[in-house]
Amino acid sequence: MSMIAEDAAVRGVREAIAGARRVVVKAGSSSLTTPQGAIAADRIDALVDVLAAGKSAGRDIVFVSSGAIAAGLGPLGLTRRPPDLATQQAAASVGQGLLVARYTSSFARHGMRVGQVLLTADDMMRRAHHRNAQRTLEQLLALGIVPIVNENDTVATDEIRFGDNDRLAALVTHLVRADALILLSDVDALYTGDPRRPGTRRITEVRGPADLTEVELGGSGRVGTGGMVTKVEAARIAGGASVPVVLTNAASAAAAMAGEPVGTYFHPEARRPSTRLLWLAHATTGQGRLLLDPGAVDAVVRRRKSLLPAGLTGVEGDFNAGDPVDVVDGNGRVVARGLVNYDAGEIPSLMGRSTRWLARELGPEYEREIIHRDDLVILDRRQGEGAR
Ligand SMILES: Nc1ncnc2c1ncn2[C@@H]1O[C@H](COP(=O)(O)OP(=O)(O)O)[C@@H](O)[C@H]1O
Ligand SMILES: N[C@@H](CCC(=O)OP(=O)(O)O)C(=O)O
Repeated sequence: MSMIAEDAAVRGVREAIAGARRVVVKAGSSSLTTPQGAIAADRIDALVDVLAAGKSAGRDIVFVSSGAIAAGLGPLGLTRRPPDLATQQAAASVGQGLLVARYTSSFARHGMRVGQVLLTADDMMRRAHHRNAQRTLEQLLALGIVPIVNENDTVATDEIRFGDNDRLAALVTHLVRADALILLSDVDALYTGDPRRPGTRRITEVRGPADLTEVELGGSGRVGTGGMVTKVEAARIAGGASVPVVLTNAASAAAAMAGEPVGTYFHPEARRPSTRLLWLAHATTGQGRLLLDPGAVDAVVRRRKSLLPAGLTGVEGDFNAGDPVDVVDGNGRVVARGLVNYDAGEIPSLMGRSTRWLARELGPEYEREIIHRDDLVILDRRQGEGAR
């Protein structure tokens, strides 16, 4: 790609962000709290001014705010993030109230109201909860409220929690069908390595995974979690829904929203899958695994067919009909995920059989696919894609 074409491409992404009607903005703990474990009131006010200006300009703003744990440290007499989950949750419980109180008064300066939305990974995964959250957020936006989203830290257990809010922000982007995602951190951009080390270079755009092969994605700063790994993953999730992403620091929030050349821009993918398939790919975890022979992998991944019992070689896990399950090739690679039509216990007696045989021997209700192609999302296209 020539330099001119390259510039035009990144300009296109910046313009898409500047023109986005619905924007999810996520700020990390480090941008919102002080080293003493208190709310950074002046920085919050400055950020709220930017968000309020966006809203006054007619944009829908959803704000994903971290910082509950960090803001609760000072009031609990703690000097650093506690290692144990129970104390983190206690700190979050104290800090979340303080944060939302601050947002309430800060947005009130602009005559705007906020609404608190606390979500767990489980809420994202269960389709009914997911739809409920979607409805609530839509209603808040319709009422002119700025939703302030965070993980529901006090009930999230280690196994199921997001931990960092980057992925949550990307899933909220899907949930509200936002047009842009802005990730605000304590670094002004993605670098070739942790910028706390000398010699790293700033990256202005990421067009795809190839641009990240040389990049060292390090861990988090003082109070954040996840570091750059989770931000790049969030950009991938949002980009997969055709949403452009910019990563920069909170001080550059206004410039980022205006599409100015700050931070790192992530190019989105051209096509946007349905919200349901995005949910299946990114918000769920497989409740079990279906193992496929090579012909079935080819049929599902390359030819986009339904998964039939004839192509199954094994089943693992304890799931019910309707659950999300991972579809696995002969090398153990998860190539797809789908909503399965049978309970785990039923599948061994169906494996390797044709649907016609099953209908004749077991009844017409067994003529259905293991997973219908409309309920399947491809996760790893390398398998069986050949010339595509
Ligand atoms: N390649 C990289 N580019 C930029 N920052 C990086 C990189 N690798 C690690 N980091 C670190 O990631 C930190 C931001 O992550 P984190 O602390 O989780 O932020 P937040 O609280 O904003 O979510 C930065 O302070 C930086 O030191
Ligand atoms: N839900 C947590 C977020 C934890 C966290 O550190 O997230 P982040 O600063 O975005 O990396 C909180 O509010 O403290």
